[in-house]
Amino acid sequence: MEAATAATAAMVWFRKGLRVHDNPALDAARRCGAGRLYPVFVLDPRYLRPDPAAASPGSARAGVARVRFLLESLGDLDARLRRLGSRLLLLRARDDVADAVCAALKDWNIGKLCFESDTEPYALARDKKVTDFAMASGIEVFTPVSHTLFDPAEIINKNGGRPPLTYQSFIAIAGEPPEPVMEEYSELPPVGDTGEYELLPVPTVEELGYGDLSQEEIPPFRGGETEALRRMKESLQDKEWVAKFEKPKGDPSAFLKPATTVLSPYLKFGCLSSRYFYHCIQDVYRSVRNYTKPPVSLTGQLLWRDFFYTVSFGTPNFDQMKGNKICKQIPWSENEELFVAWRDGRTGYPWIDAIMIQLRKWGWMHHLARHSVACFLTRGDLFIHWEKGRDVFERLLIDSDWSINNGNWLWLSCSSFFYQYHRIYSPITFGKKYDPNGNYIRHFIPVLKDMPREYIYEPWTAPLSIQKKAKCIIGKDYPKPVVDHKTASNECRKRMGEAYASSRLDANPSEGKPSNLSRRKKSYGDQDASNSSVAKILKSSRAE
Ligand SMILES: Cc1cc2nc3c(=O)[nH]c(=O)nc-3n(C[C@H](O)[C@H](O)[C@H](O)COP(=O)(O)OP(=O)(O)OC[C@H]3O[C@@H](n4cnc5c(N)ncnc54)[C@H](O)[C@@H]3O)c2cc1C
Repeated sequence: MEAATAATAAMVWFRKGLRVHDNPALDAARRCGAGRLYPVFVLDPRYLRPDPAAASPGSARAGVARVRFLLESLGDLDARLRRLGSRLLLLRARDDVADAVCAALKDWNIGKLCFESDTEPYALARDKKVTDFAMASGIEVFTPVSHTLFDPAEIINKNGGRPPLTYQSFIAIAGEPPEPVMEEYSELPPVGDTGEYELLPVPTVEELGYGDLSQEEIPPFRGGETEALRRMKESLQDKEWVAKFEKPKGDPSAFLKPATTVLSPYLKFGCLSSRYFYHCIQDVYRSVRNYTKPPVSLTGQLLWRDFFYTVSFGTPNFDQMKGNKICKQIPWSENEELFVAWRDGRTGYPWIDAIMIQLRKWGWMHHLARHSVACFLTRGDLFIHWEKGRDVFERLLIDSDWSINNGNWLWLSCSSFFYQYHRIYSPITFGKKYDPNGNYIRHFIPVLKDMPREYIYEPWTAPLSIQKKAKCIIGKDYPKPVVDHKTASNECRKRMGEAYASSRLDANPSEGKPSNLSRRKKSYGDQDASNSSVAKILKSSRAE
């Protein structure tokens, strides 16, 4: 192996941040004067090792749709690096990613290591191991914050050492995010000698050994920075749409042309920089007269993302009920049969089932669709622990994101942030308002495709003659409802009321008690339901 001196070799370690634009870690490695640059990604068995026992193809932690998206993103990153005279060095970790990185640092005699900082617990432990090794070996380490608009640690510091627990207090502290690093350049330092290392071509999902995938639908979202930038430009081209963007007003049943940007998978893997996205939206705002404002605007959505990153970073045990100071302690039920019916899209409520099937097939659903199924599983109908639903989302979403997913499950289950547990999405009337013909249901549940419009949301009410004509007998071809919504939702309200009454938890001592929050009609702190439009939606879709 060619001996590289410490001064001449740098490594940029990709994990998220799978992009070339606005990539401060790559930028620093490029500029540090090293004659050789090693751009590395390590395939992590924790996420990729096949699990034949899983409910659907993929690993225990990632469904096949997300794995495919990751591999496409790696292929695109490699292509973009090659255009700059470099390439992606793809390594496989036997077990521990940190060990693989440390070995490469040593074997390639790296003098400077650059990687984007990460705030998830798993990543923090992994990165500490690598950083400790690098420091002990005299390797300079640079870990810029570039996955989020702001530095969560800095916001927490500015807030006196605690994370701000309402959106309003968060944006009051946050200010304006830093500019993206968008300098154009035409080449990167060449890759150094990699010696005996086995460098992999980007594998396909089939090559990772997930079994027969011939029946799996390929989701309509292709991974990678190139697609991320194309998709962002396409979304922002319609300036009026951007200026009027008002979440949660969109149609959750729109699937051919979704009502929102579907940039979440690209932001999750860092194929798109949230700072670049934010600044491109600002450019649109500068070119129009009026535009919506946070929390409902498009920039408002990115701020929600940062809000959850900050709270999760500063809250011990954020991803569980036990030991989590901001989480209401609720005695959730255990019922594996009901849980599996929900997970597998077999609750007998077509609106709920179609969403769960979209999740399994596409790995993405509209925000209000996520609201519907999360509410149904927890405080709306089944009274099952939010952590069980969180696990299913965490595995199957392409945009699966530790901070955002846990934050939203805490929210939707009325365990934290939002406390109006009496407001329950109806699994019948909520979807019907947007899509009275049930086109969304017909697409994702083909067995219901010939059910007449008047029964599509409640097929169990169709006379047998109609069921026969539609070739769908309820209880045989499609399940009967697993619970009666009216009875179940009333029971849930009662149990939530009891749990709240017996809870001695003060969810947020510094910023007002939950009871005050629930009384407030309109507040930036209320992610969705405070907004007058969604308050109306929820009011009219309450269980009758
Ligand atoms: C139970 C539940 C679980 C969720 N889990 C995830 C998850 O694992 N990963 C994830 O990215 N989003 C999650 N969300 C938030 C939200 O539903 C998605 O970010 C959004 O639907 C993605 O679609 P989009 O890119 O078209 O969003 P847009 O409306 O176009 O918004 C642009 C970006 O803003 C961010 N954003 C939007 N809404 C939220 C929000 N409520 N909280 C935080 N950031 C937001 C996302 O990065 C999104 O891509 C969850 C929501 C619920 C109710």
